[in-house]
Amino acid sequence: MTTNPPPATSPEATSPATTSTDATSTEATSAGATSTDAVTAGATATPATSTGATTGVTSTPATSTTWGTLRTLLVLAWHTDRRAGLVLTTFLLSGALSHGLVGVFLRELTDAATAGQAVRAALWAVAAGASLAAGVALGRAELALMQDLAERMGLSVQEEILTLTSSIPTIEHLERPAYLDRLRTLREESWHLYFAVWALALVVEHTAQIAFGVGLMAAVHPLLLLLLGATVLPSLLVRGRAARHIDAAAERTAETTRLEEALSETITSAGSAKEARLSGAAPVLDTMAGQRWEQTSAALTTAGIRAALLTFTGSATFLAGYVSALGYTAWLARNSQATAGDIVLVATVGVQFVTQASRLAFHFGSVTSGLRAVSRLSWLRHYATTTHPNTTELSVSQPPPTPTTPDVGTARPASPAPSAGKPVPEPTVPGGAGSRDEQPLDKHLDHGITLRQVSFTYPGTSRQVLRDLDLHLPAGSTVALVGSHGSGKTTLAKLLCGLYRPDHGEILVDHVPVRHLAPEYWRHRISAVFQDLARFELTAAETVGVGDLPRLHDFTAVATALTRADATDLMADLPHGPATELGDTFEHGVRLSGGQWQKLALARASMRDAPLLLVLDEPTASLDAPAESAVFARYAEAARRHPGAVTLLITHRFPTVRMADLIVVLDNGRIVQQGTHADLVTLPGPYADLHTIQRDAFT
Ligand SMILES: Nc1ncnc2c1ncn2[C@@H]1O[C@H](COP(=O)(O)OP(=O)(O)OP(=O)(O)O)[C@@H](O)[C@H]1O
Repeated sequence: MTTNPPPATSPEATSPATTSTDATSTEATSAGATSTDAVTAGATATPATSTGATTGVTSTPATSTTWGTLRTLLVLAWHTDRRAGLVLTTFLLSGALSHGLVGVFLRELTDAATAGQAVRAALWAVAAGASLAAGVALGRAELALMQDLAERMGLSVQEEILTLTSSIPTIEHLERPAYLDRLRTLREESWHLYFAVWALALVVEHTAQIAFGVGLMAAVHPLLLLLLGATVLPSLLVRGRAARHIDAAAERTAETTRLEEALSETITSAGSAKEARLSGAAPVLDTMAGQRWEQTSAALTTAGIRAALLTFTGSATFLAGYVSALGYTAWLARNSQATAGDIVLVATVGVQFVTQASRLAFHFGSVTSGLRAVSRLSWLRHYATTTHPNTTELSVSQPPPTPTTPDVGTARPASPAPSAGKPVPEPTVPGGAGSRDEQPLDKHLDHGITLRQVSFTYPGTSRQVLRDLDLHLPAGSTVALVGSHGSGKTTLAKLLCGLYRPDHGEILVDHVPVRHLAPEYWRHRISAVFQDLARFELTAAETVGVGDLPRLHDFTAVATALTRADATDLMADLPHGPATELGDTFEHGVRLSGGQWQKLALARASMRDAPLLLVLDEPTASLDAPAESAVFARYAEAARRHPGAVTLLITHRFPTVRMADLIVVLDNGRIVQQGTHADLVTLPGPYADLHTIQRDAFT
């Protein structure tokens, strides 16, 4: 998803330059691996929080009235840069005055010239010229300042969108097309928000100018007002309607555009381009992308033509009024009821009317679009606030950790859950009392994790992926989830991590329902690596360190994590060791193989010293079976040494599975078997079948 601002071609279309925020935003708001890993690591909230705090923007409920939305827009602009905003207002007012006076000066000039007063005429000519030049110069300065402010406001809003999106505890919203479309539209519109504020000021300016012109016209003859004024309003309405056509088309085509971009990305990105080329699918995908583009383009063109026709009608109506007014003034002058200066005045003010009315209509449209964008932002604020269970009994009020904040303490839950038989272990989040080292006894499970009648259906789908699961994962155990592809293993792991909530049933950690735990609290007690793992393009040390943000730059902790994941040699072989920049984002970034990324992801999941839940979802698929077994054996051994946690393995390889204390077999979203390898392998059933198939395949 890209949100490049449009090119700056005219004052109306001017927009800021592309910034690097997009890359970060896209990473943190995508539903894929980055998001899953980043959410459990708490990494998504960090960049957003650290910058979001400087925007002065706070979460508020959705604003429903136009005035409320307008207020929100003005508050956003005010927070962008107050001083620059005031300077801009001054430029605007001075520019408006300069333009307004040109007509008056020209009338005086004409009348003085007609009366043979050369000196007076020269003075008025200088005044008119100076006024015109000042108006133009102020307009230019206004535009330059405007572009800068628009870019800064766009950045602030982009940051806020990132903050809000990453603050939502689950990831299901990232998989909802309707949400993605809204988000995409909002991100694109965010670059235009300051233009909406500017447009609002211009609406006021042009209205004042028109009112001033109306006064001047009325002084010549009141009928002129009828001829000109009566055409302004229809022209405005028609232009506003034209803008709405364009907006509605953009909204309607958001999904098609998203699909077209996804297809283009598949063809052009290095990862998927290999398969697309080799399979010969690239031309087909290209054609499909082209069809989507044509659909979008056709809808936008139709809307554009409608808008142009409406605009033409509006302009023609106004022009008819202008020509009639000019003709009438000439007739008045012939009958000595007006001067030659009056004709010049009506001609000048009339032309200004045309420009001002057309700009007024355009800017009116911009204001309307801006208000719609603010409504979307308010909706996102409201959505993020209401989706975030801040009122949960064990919520943690402190912000999530930041890389620059060292290990500063532990926050105490507000109150124990009623169902808790004992206080819940202390979360390790900065800002609270104590430190992780002061309260080591709080960092273990006594009972374990229990699922009671858990069922789950992905949002936007109708098929239950998990059904009525009853399961106990004992504290200190290593549990292997086994089952055919699509049986629900990863989904169960995601539910345990709190990335989704069950539709029915309950997940309890030492008797405390997970839904009673603040998302940050639970996430900080989990380490996880998923099969679609995140490739954080940072330095090698950082890509590991983000697994425990307070120790992001703690090289001893990173070295320990590398040892746990057997990745020390990998780090040592990199050209600049831990300081090696990874990935294509860097100019000289090192490209890693799939297996190397997996090892670093394993190390990242090993950063936290004593997680209550460690999820290893096929993170070693690139390794051969003995190597995978060796890795898992090390984690199983570590789990036995620290018996207060649950280690969950997901793998299809039986040499690994057999070493688990408990094996759970899933089939089509149900638990069909559970027990040890010794128990299950002798029983007729899917486990023994799978085991036999794999054993035969390797003998
Ligand atoms: N984000 C999603 N939205 C909708 N359906 C999904 C989503 N993710 C997975 N599913 C569906 O849920 C079912 C279970 O998927 P899951 O990834 O949990 O299976 P799995 O057992 O881990 O499979 P594998 O062994 O292939 O990794 C599948 O039918 C899949 O199509």
